[in-house]
Amino acid sequence: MAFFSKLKDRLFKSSSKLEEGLDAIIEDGGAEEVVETAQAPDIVAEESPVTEAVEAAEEPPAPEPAIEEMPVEAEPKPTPTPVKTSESAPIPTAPEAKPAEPAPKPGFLARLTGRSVAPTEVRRELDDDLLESLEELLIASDMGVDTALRVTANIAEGRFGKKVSTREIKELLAGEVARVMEPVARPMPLYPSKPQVVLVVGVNGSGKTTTIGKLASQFRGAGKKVVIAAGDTFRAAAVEQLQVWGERAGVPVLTAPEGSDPASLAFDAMTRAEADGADLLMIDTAGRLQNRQDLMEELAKIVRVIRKKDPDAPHNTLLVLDATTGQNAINQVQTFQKLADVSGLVMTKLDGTAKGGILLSLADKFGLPIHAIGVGEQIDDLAPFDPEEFAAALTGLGVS
Ligand SMILES: Nc1nc2c(ncn2[C@@H]2O[C@H](COP(=O)(O)OP(=O)(O)OP(=O)(O)O)[C@@H](O)[C@H]2O)c(=O)[nH]1
Repeated sequence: MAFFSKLKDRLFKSSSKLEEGLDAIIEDGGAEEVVETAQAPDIVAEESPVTEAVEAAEEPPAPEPAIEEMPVEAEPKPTPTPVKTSESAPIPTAPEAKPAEPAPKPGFLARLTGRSVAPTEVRRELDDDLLESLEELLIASDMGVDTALRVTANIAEGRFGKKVSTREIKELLAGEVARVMEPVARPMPLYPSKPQVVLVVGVNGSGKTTTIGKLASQFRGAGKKVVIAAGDTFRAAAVEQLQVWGERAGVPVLTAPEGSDPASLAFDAMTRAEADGADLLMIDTAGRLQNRQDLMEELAKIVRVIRKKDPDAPHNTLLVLDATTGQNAINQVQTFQKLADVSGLVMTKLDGTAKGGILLSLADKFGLPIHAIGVGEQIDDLAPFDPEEFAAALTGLGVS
């Protein structure tokens, strides 16, 4: 199944509150009108002032010059279930053509008389009430107050008092979403350093282990020699889980006795990865709540020890965020950034939320690259982040 279909299927498995909300906003207070031919293209094509607002937002940190980028799956990957294999397809780098929105239903008169008359659609004046409802809807989708206000203001700019249809408001919103997300949609950079050390951090259950397995599989598929270090030395179950993922990905997993110092495992793993000529060393870490000071300090120690071996390491520090945690993700980024110099994000569980607005909030606030998104629990359920696909899926455009 092509990735866009998968994303829209899964992102909206729990039904899009945003899409439904947009429909309701226009229907509430709108009136059915005849669709003009060559109807209102100006409202979509018009240059939006959001560019300025977005450009004025915090610039994402410039990456070191990368020689390569994270591979996009080029060939089918081993998957735990045969069902998935038949479904998996190379991840498209560009969104596929989106199915056209169904034509508006015939109006009351046409239905009554059975005669074909001009198609109609519900349109509503873009006024203060509409904008207020839109703001509330965006905030409820976890977009955050500041981002919601800015996006709404940009949509209103130059259009106040004009009439808009549901489709137009969705297209305008999708345009704003894509514009905010465009600068952060960047694959994980690959560097010439051998081994390139990728430290993976995040709170408990955010999806670190699963993401490491998926990434290792993709990198291996792209011809990289990958080694994984099981840095969660506190839980035997965590090590076992990582070993299962290592087997699925066909990648060795280095472990240390339960209860041993994770910083020392990281150091040993670097020595071993170097000796083995590995391209990438991915270090899993124990899930830690950002309010547990001791665990957070331990993470800082892992980074210090890694740097003794290679002052440029870790070359990537990936913060794995669970998209279903909502606004708490903001707090997680702030805390992990202080301790571990986060270089990029992976957003997991986008298949399990109807509140994808948190990604906008994060992009707007931090400008950190989103390297990949998780849309399921299987090994091929990780994809590059595509802002236009995401915008279309979030707003319900092209979703039948
Ligand atoms: N639906 C869905 N589930 C996911 C995704 N990524 C991870 N999961 C699930 O989330 C749960 C936690 O994932 P883990 O990879 O164990 O998370 P972790 O961060 O390593 O957890 P700790 O070791 O407890 O810190 C597992 O049940 C995964 O299958 C995703 O993209 N979509």
